[in-house]
Amino acid sequence: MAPSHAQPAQPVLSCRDVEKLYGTRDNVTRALDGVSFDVAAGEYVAIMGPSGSGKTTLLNCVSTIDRPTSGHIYVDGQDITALRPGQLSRFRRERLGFVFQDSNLLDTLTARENIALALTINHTPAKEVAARVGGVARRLGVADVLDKFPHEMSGGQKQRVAAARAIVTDPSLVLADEPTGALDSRNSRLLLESLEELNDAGATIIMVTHDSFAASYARRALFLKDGRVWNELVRGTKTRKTFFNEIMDVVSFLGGEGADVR
Ligand SMILES: Nc1ncnc2c1ncn2[C@@H]1O[C@H](COP(=O)(O)OP(=O)(O)OP(=O)(O)O)[C@@H](O)[C@H]1O
Repeated sequence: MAPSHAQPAQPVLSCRDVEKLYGTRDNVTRALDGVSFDVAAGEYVAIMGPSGSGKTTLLNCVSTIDRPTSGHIYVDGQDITALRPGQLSRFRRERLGFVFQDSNLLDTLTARENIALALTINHTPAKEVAARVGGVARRLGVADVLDKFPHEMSGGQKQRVAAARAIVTDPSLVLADEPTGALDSRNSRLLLESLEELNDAGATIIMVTHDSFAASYARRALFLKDGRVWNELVRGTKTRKTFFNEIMDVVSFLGGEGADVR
C-alpha cells in the first residue's frame, strides 16, 4: 500500500503558553497563565469561566486588540503576536469576524451598508458585494430589514445583522463576545440557532459566554479558571440538553468554590 502523506489539518487557531500580565512589578495580575489550546477549522468553541478568569483578556489577545506578555498565538499558521501595528487592522478585517454583546452597528448606515462595510473597504466589486450581502442576510433571516437603520430594528435583528456583518468576508475565525448578553430569551435562541447554522455551513466560531444555555450550542466548551484552561467538555454525539446539563455541573462546581458564575 502506498504510504499516506496526509498531514493533520493545520488548526485555524493555536494558542501556545499564552501569558498576560497586567500592572507593575509590585502589583501584578496574571490574567492569563500559560494558556494553550487549538481550534480546528469548522469547530464551534465556547469559552466559559468565572468572572476574572481571563476570558475577555484571551479574546482580546486572539483578536489582536491586546498583546500577550509571552507565548504565541497562530491564526492559519501565522504568528499574530508578531504582527506589526500597521498590519493589525488588515489582519482583523480580512481574517476575523466580530459579534459583540452590543451589536456595534454604525447608526448612520443601513443594515445593508453595515454588512457591506468591510467588503467596501477591501474594494470588492459592487456586484459581488450585493450578492454576498444578500446571501448572508437570507441565511440570518434579516433580508427584510436591509434598508433599515439600526434605530429602526429590534435588538434581535441588530444582533443578526451584526452576525451577517461578521461572516460576510468569509473570515477564518468568528469571535463572539457574550453575543446573547443583551437579548431576551426568544432572540437569544434565534441568534444561537443562526450561529449554529453558520457553524454547520463551515464557519469556525469562538464564543465567550457566561451563559450555559448559549454554551450548549457550541461543540466544545473550554473553562478558564485563574487564567488557565481548567477543564474542557466536548458535545460529541450528545444532545444539546445533555451537554447543557454537563456544562451546568462544571459551572456549579466552579461556583461552589465561591466564584461568581452567572
Ligand atoms: N487593564 C487591566 N489592568 C489590570 N488588570 C486587568 C486589566 N484587565 C483585566 N485585568 C484583570 O485580569 C483578570 C482577568 O480579567 P478578564 O476581564 O479577562 O476576566 P473575565 O473572565 O473576562 O471576567 P468577566 O467575566 O467578569 O468579564 C482579572 O483579575 C482582571 O481584574
